[in-house]
Amino acid sequence: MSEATLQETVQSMKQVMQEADCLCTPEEVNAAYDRMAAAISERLGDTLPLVYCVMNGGLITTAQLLTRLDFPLEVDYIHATRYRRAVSGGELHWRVAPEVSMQGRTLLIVDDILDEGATLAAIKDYCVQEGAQAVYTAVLVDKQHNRKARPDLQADFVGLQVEDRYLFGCGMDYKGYLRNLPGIYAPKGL
Ligand SMILES: O=P(O)(O)OC[C@H]1O[C@H](OP(=O)(O)OP(=O)(O)O)[C@H](O)[C@@H]1O
Ligand SMILES: Nc1nc2[nH]cnc2c(=O)[nH]1
Repeated sequence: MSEATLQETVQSMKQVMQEADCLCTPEEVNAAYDRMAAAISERLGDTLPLVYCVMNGGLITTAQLLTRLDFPLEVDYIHATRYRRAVSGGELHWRVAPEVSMQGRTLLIVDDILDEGATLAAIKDYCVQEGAQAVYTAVLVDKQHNRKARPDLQADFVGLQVEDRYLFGCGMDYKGYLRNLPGIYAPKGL
């Protein structure tokens, strides 16, 4: 990337941040992590779960939850993407499939968002097929609309219900950037 393009990107991302609507403050998000971690601990505390972070978006939610869980567990990651830097989803593309054996294990799949749900559905199906004993899912955000790929598939642990806009922050990107922001935002007009 040339210096000029880099500076243009910095400026345009700063503008997106400035103009964005804040849908959930960092405090609201932290309270959601606390609630999710308490529910996960109660349900999975004695199961020695294998926690899968769905990269890249699941990185922050996974880390925030992990530091709130004080029971034995194992961590690994899956890298599957349907959006790549776009704002609408396509085919699921596996970049890194799981390596630790799932046979007979209780899994917790952690992602940032359940939007149309195709990503989580495909990952869950894969894990069941690979012999997992039980597959739980946790998402920070469940987006509210009626376009769910499988309306019956709901996440077991949900942090926040958020309106139907394109979101960024808390692991969710805007054109590859801004995943790092601690609140949840929607760009102006999207
Ligand atoms: O419910 P869905 O409509 O399937 O969308 C949810 C998925 O979309 C995002 O991933 P993305 O494919 O953008 O990759 P990323 O994790 O690298 O951002 C997000 O992290 C979820 O994994
Ligand atoms: N960044 C981001 N990624 C998504 N993947 C599915 N929905 C969304 C969304 O609203 N924002």
